Amino acid sequence: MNAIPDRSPAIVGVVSYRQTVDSVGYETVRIRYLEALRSTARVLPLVIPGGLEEESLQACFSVLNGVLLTGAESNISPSLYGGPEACPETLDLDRDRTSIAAIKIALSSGIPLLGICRGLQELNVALGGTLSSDLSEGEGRITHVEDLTLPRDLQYARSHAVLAEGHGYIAQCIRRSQKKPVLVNTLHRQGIARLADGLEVNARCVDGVIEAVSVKDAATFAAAVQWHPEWFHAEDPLSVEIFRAFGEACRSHMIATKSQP
Ligand SMILES: N[C@@H](CCC(=O)NCCCC(=O)O)C(=O)O
Repeated sequence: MNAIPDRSPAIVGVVSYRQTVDSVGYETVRIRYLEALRSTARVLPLVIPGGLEEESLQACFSVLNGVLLTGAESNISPSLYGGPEACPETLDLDRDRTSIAAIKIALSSGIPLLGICRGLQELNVALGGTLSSDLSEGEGRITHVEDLTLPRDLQYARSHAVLAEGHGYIAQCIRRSQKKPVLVNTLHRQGIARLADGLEVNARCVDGVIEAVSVKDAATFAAAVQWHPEWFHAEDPLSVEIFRAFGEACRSHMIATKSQP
């Protein structure tokens, strides 16, 4: 048996996304996600660049105890779920490829997974679900997109209620946070249209939009939210619950795998 140093942190892979600034390409992760992992989940983030080939991604997974799929402004390619064609500038095919492969590896090997915003949409698509390319087209919908004319902290301000549903990981976090109503922020145009068979709803917006899901019968924490808990990861009770529960699952995975003969 290998000895585990007491203080060795669980390692969480964070899939980055493509950005072009002044004609130069970058693979980006917003610092807020990394801070939420380090200080609230108490794990060590390791950035995984989009576009990795399968073999390299598998090599990353040999050291990972969890995966975080962040939000990103780009949209998932509709070709992955049979949606209408989209303008190529709105897509990030490398991120799609890496995230979807990472989800499949994580779920098949019992590695904890947390998806946020685009990450929730990726989880649904990876398991065979579909997306609405513009939620505002649905009847009775409230606004889910951010107002880009506002300062950034107001764009991320809490704006609508969510209602817990079922018994999945995020539904449990919502009930433990004991806040009523539970208000979340909202910065997305797209969302789940047809839920993948392998997922269950954990929370909905008052207008019916699916706001949180978890993987049915998963061996460990495998869940996603459409809102942005990383923005208030240190002080909002629900955000703290989500990142702590994810961090605990990653540490349990590390202990279980390191103590294997
Ligand atoms: N393009 C998709 C996904 C939106 C999303 O993930 N936004 C996050 C913005 C950046 C961040 O805070 O991480 C949609 O419009 O639904």
